[in-house]
Amino acid sequence: MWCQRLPWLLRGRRGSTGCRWPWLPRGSGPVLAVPARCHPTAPASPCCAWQLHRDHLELRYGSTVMRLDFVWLRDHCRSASCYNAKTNQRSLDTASVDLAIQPQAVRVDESTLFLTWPDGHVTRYGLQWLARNSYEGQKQQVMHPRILWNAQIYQQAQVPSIDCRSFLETDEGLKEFLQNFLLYGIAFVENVTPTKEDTEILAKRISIIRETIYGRMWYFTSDFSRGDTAYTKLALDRHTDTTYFQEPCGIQVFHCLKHEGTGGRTLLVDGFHAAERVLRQAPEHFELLAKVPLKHEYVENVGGCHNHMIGVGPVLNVYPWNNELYLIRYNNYDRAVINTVPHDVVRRWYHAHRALTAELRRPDNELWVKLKPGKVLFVDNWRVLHGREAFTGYRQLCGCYLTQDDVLNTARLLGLQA
Ligand SMILES: C[N+](C)(C)CCCC[C@H](N)C(=O)O
Ligand SMILES: O=C(O)CCC(=O)C(=O)O
Ligand SMILES: [Fe+2]
Repeated sequence: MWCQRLPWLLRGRRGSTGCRWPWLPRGSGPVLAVPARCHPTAPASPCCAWQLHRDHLELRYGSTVMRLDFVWLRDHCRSASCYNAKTNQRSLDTASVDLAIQPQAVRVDESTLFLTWPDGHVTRYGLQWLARNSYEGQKQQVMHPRILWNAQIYQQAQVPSIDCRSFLETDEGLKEFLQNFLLYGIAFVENVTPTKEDTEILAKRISIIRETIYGRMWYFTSDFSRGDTAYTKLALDRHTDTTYFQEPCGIQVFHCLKHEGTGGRTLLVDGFHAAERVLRQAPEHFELLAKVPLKHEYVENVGGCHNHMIGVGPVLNVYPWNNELYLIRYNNYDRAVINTVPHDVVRRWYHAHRALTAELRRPDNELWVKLKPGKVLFVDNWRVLHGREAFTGYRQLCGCYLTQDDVLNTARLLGLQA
């Protein structure tokens, strides 16, 4: 029955606390304080204590109480025979671990947990490693530190554009650019030669270019050479691109090479800021937008271009363990027929979509910029919506899409949390 298989769709009452996951046992409640018969470690580390349960070890370290499953503890063993420290890959065959395994002996000193398994194998874990890597530790952290913004917050932060040479030639310039990009979801490079070739060199500095049906590096103007409103002079309301891909493009690069005419300003809106406000005001709306799967579609039959793309996913995508947003898919032009949920859910979804749209359209959330030759804009297409004002005259933009994985890879290699 519908309501039993999808309990989350029925729990959208006001006052509910946002997304909870149906497979977690109900009333699992807060973790109890470690009882008196626990094993305190040496007096040197009064902040650590542990207790064995039937299938897991409960370990208190500082203020974190971790519940570590025995199979998990065996599986993550970092000994030389279980884990290759050169390749950072597991060598242990997880399928060979007895799912009923229990340690034969457990010992904890001030920095390390020691487990001896029935076959005599010894596993050691640094307590700090466990505190960082356990579920309880992860739940307290965000994956991606961000500053959510409206126009005023962004403008007051006075985030600088990075000079092209510093971006291309120094790690500091690149790192500063990426830090801004990670925090705000947009970043600018200035003093770029206004050509497609120079724009491509910038893109390649941070990522692999994602080739799509629009090509690798694209040029576009209002010539309707492709069957999409982007290729006209019309205004485009805020949206994210390529919602009709199973994995929407991660980053969009825009460089305006020429504009002789009026209008054509670019609109930028922080989608996560808007979604966060919906979560605070009406968590049931947020939950629906995060759970109802939708299709987006691109059907093109213009000139020699024939394409039919379909992407499926909810408007809001969150990490299930901490409810943190990582992707918004919002494009009212490209949204396909809704046929993935029954009528009563459709009605509630339209209410939720309206609430999000109202936030996205608040004038104080709108950042308007005029793109000029020489100034390249990078937009996190998983977070920040873009749009444009109608324009007159000849206007030519070039740019490309990048993959999220590769940009984050570059950021991590520079020591940034991404
Ligand atoms: C950027 N470029 C002009 C190449 C493509 C535009 C794609 C437009 C499409 N409606 C979408 O939102 O995905
Ligand atoms: O013309 C513009 O400024 C942007 C058009 C657009 O939304 C796009 O190319 O993705
Ligand atoms: Fe777009």
